[in-house]
Amino acid sequence: MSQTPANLLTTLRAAPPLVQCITNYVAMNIAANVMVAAGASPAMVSAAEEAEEFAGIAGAVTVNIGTLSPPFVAGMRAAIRGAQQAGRPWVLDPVACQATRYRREVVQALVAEGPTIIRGNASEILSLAGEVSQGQGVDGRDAVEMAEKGARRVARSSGAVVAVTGAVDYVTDGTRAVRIEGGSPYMPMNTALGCSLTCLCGAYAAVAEGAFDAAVGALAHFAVAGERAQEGASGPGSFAPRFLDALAAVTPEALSGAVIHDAAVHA
Ligand SMILES: Nc1ncnc2c1ncn2[C@@H]1O[C@H](COP(=O)(O)OP(=O)(O)OP(=O)(O)O)[C@@H](O)[C@H]1O
Ligand SMILES: Cc1ncsc1CCO
Ligand SMILES: [Mg+2]
Repeated sequence: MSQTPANLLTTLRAAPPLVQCITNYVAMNIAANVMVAAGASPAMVSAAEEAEEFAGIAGAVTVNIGTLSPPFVAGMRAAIRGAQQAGRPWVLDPVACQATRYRREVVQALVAEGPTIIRGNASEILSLAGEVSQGQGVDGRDAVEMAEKGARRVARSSGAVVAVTGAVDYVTDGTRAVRIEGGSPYMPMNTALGCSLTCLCGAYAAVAEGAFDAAVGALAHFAVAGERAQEGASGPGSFAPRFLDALAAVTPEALSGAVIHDAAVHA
């Protein structure tokens, strides 16, 4: 039985899950505010000395390679170990993984650990799938449709649910897929909203029975809030506070109105 975004948001708000977010320096504050507004309890805990222990008390772990360095990688590995031991979900954000050999190698090793959900822009997912990526640093430069086939392949080979975000988002576990409409063109003009969404995928995964429903729930929450925040915004700056307000104001009833279509799955 699938759990709708509305069901999951009700559960989330009733008991905000603790999510251990190992994210980049750019995203830390933005993502923490997004999480609290949406109804989760984030903790940006990444030191290798405590990350494994902390993961034992968290509902989910999220790891993001945006400002990668060896200490971050050690913290990620420790947190993933902790999540695996506790039987908790963990989410991977492969930021700019197409850009350098270091990122490609680290991300490959992390994918081999079996993430529950991988969330990235189309350029990152194309790179993970071994295809040509037009990504420019952390910015996606490919259309989501171009990455759909690669996303299904990555899902099947890794066992993760793969969420590709952009103008219309795509979520697949390799055998089924949906597209989610909504959001706002001001979202990619607000840096680290994708990173924040990865953290929110962790929050939904903490309360959901299945990873597919969790990813759809988090993306639907962003899609509905983004569309609402755009009303009255005159640019990316005025959009940002409206988006936080909208994340908090979105009700389960409003999430029932998210535009989610089943997508045909071929090879
Ligand atoms: N053109 C667009 N129209 C509507 N929504 C969009 C558009 N582009 C991105 N979004 C939304 O913005 C959110 C972040 O996705 P995006 O693909 O920009 O992440 P990202 O590239 O990883 O971001 P970052 O690295 O800055 O954190 C998602 O909810 C996505 O649906
Ligand atoms: C701008 C930037 N640089 C490294 S991570 C990050 C946040 C968006 O991914
Ligand atoms: Mg990103």
